[in-house]
Amino acid sequence: MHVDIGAALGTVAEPGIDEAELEELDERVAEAHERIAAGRGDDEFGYAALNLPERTDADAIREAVSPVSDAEYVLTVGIGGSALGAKTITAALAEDPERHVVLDNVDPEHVERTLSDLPLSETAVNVVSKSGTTAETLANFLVVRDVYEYRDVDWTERTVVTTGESGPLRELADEEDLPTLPVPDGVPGRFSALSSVGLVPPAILGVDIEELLAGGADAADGLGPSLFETPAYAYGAVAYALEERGAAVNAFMPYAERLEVFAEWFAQLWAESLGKEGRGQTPARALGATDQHSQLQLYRAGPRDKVVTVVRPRERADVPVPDAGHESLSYLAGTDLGELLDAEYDATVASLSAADRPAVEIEIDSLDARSLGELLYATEAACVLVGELAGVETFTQPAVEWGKRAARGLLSGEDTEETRTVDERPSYLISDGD
Ligand SMILES: O=P(O)(O)OC[C@H]1O[C@H](O)[C@H](O)[C@@H](O)[C@@H]1O
Repeated sequence: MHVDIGAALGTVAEPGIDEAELEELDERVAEAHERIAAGRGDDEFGYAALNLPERTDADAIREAVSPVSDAEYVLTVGIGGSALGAKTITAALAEDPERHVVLDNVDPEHVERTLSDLPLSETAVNVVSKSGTTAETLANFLVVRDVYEYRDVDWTERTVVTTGESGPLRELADEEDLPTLPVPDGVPGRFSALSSVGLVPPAILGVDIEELLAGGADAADGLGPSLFETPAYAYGAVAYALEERGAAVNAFMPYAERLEVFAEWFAQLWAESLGKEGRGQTPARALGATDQHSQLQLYRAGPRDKVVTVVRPRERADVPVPDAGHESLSYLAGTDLGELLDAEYDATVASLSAADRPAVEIEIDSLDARSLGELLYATEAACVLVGELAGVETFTQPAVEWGKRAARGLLSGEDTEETRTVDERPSYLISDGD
């Protein structure tokens, strides 16, 4: 992986940074790296995630999915960190990503439509919840089971569960003697893509999960005490320094359709890990070149509160643009779509830079399992570094849990601090008279 921070340096106006600042920051990076290494050494909560490439047992995953390895579709029932890692990997690497269907939301119309389109007898069900208590996941799982039963298809033969050692999902799995995989100890959901939490659908859909883990291991081996030698830390340190200087938004913009979902995964990682104590960068999801024609105006000329992260593979497929013999299209003659996309990418970085707006470039060699494993791991390491530098608790998400408790309390009719707050929430309703 390669990180080019040139377009974030030397920008005159805020939130730009300069090299001298980075030199100073490098000492703090060295200290943070020591803390991260110690946390990894002791398998401490959260830091343990950075040991997954060597800890994850790919054989155990392959064995657990063997009864459903010929499934045409995989239906993942999970939400947040229990869905986004797998979705990111299959979107990027599965030959036919449409074969991975994700039920995370509980929008009834969406659930109904999704299930009515699926050939259930050819579908493996992958239920994932670290806590085993998430209402959306449990509700969707109960609906899925019911639909299988209604259509007279045995769901117990097609279901794999990944969950912790206790909780309602574990109980449901035990009752039916379903194959289960463990959630690794000490790993928050949003950091668990490179474990059974993220690897079951890719394994069923033919992705080389061993290579993904090898890519993660490459990035782990590359972590060192200086940001000038560690791309993951260079990214984290620059993102942190820019946030300090007012970049409250991180617009994450891959130039590859297959990485569009990666931006969703990044959004959870960055928001839940770093959005604390009045700090954090709001992740904005964008896709190059599509969003050049929709959001770039704001990034270049709106408030000076952003850093744009662009990501691309160095190698792309070859799709030549045919020469139509038109004078006005001569600039396209002899090019191919990848060249055009790369030109768009370069133009975006240059355009931001020319307007003194910081951008950071991340490049991977090609969009294959090894590079994606490296990118996932390096982004996590960058996030952990930012958390260290900012002094926040990277691995918790108390604000999200408040909402989870409130929703559960509302459904059960309990009188709790959270449900009372919901009842007393401010309202100033304007209706159209009906
Ligand atoms: O895996 P689960 O326990 O079902 O949790 C799913 C998700 O729930 C919450 O929203 C947490 O904030 C997320 O970090 C987590 O990924």
